[in-house]
Amino acid sequence: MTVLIAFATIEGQTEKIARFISWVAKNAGFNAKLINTDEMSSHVSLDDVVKVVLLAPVHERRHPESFEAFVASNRDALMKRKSLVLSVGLKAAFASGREEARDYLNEMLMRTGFEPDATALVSGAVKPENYGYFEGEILKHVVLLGQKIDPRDGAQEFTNWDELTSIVIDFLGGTGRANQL
Ligand SMILES: Cc1cc2nc3c(=O)[nH]c(=O)nc-3n(C[C@H](O)[C@H](O)[C@H](O)COP(=O)(O)O)c2cc1C
Repeated sequence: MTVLIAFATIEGQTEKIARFISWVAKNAGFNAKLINTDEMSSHVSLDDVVKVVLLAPVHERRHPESFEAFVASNRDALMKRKSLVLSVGLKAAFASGREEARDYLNEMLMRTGFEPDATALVSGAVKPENYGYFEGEILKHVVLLGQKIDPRDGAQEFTNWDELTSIVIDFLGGTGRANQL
């Protein structure tokens, strides 16, 4: 049984999360097929795939174009499998930002027409070494507005690996805790 894990990433955190999910899936007895939507043609063979995990980061309120294009162009085949969509961002890391984080995810699902079986918000990371002046300002004054976190203080990871593990295990096992988070 194969799980497809399709991701996009800009600064690497979502790729790290995707690789972790692949490891969890393999430990749970699945084969894992990991693809980066930036590095593939639009159609992918899903012949041996029983479940799909789709994940992408939020940058300026949107998930990457390549990810949305992948989901939209493979929508019918993807929707024939059990699916989990994860949206990775920093608004998701704070109670005050989760409603907005949920909006990004819902808007992406509306644009792509994709209806997953489960969804979850996943906290991402601050990686100042990757930011130019513009990105640093957006992070500080928009994304992290109201939080006591300054990107100039260095890298910080907010991803909760234990919570992520239980979301993935529940999805692979079919108990569906993901939607409730
Ligand atoms: C320029 C920029 C804009 C961002 N915009 C948002 C945003 O609108 N909402 C949000 O929740 N997170 C935002 N983030 C945070 C990213 O989603 C977070 O850093 C995530 O871990 C990035 O994943 P990646 O490393 O896979 O690209 C932004 C980050 C940067 C650098």
